[in-house]
Amino acid sequence: MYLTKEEEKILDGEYGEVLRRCMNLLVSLGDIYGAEKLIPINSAQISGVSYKTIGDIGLEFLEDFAKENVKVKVYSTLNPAGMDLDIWKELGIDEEFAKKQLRIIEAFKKMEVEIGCTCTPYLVGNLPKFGEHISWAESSAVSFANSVLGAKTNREGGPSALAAAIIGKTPYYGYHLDENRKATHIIELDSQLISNINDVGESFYGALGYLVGKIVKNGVPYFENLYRLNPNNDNLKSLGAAMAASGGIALYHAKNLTAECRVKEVIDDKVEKISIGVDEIKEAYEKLNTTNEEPDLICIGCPHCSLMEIKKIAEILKDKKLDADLWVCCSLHIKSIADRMGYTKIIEKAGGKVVKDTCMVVSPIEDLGYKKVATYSGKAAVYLPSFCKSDVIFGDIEELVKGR
Ligand SMILES: C[C@@](O)(CCOP(=O)(O)O)CC(=O)O
Ligand code: SF4
Repeated sequence: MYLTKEEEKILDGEYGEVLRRCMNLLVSLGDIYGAEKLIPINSAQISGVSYKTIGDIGLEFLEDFAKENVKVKVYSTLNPAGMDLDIWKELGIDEEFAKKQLRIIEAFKKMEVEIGCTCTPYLVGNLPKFGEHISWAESSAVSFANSVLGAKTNREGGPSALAAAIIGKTPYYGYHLDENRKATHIIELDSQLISNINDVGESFYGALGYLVGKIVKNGVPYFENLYRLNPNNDNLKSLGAAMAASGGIALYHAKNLTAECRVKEVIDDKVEKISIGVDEIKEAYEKLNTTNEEPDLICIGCPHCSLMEIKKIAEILKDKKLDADLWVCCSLHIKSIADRMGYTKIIEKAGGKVVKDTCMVVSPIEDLGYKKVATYSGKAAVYLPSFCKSDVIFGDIEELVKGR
């Protein structure tokens, strides 16, 4: 891989051990994937924040970095942590866990990473432009940035996104190159599905994403007629998240909806066409539901909720009392507006909580006694059984939030 004189110096350790390690990681990745050089990035989104997922090894690694006074070079935001950083006690989080989680956050803060802790940074300030090179790790945010926004990122891991943030560069391979951004499969929803437009709720996009991720795996799907269902940005984030969870999809195109296919050809000839109908979707619901029992926790916000999603939940819950606990997960930024709009109060009156900085997957809900979790997120439905050892009830919000 070609390196500039300055990059060589960093790799030789002339600017210290932390920068050397970061450069070494980026160069190793570049060598593995055949990158010709490093390219500058405009932002980073760093995963591996929850103490539940990174443990003591991750904590020590981050503190080692932070104590060398190294700062990130580009605007960098953080993925959710293992708890709400303010109301963790109220959620029942163990003191020991909380202490270590707060040390992780402190280490990132010292490196000047924004400690907003959300998987939807694009809703709250980290909004890449079309064509911009970035280095993002959270798979649902990678999908949204690549697809809906037309930015360019590979699906990074926590360490490689942090290394890129510190160096301000990433190896030039994969989805940074236009030739790798063409569709590999065409997805067509059959006429019966399209005509059911009035029955399509939030969970439909999770189920569809789950299905397409299973079929397309690491490819790039092109949705031929999804636009006819008129999905909004929340639906697209849900779709992308589920495809990245059941498969490895980092980029999708959707006619009339996503950025790149509006301005250039994204389909080669001889691309395989897949038709999806009512039966396949029904089957996806069956697979994602692992129990017929009632939930002990309802969790909304995977990926983190937008204000409009919270508004809808508040409208449904007005003057109701919930039968199960409810977490509505979002960023600190969105929570502040939900508080001001009065949505948080309505949700709390019904017995729910608006929880920021974390989510049902990366917080230790299994230690809080929850065993059956209801969600309309296809991604959460895929991860809950493994990350949290919980059963899943998968459906639309109106069905999940029964209440009295
Ligand atoms: C499942 C996920 O959304 C959150 C957990 O990852 P982490 O703790 O941020 O590494 C990560 C991902 O999908 O990229
Ligand atoms: S809410 Fe979902 S997308 Fe966001 S961090 Fe948790 S698992 Fe990942």
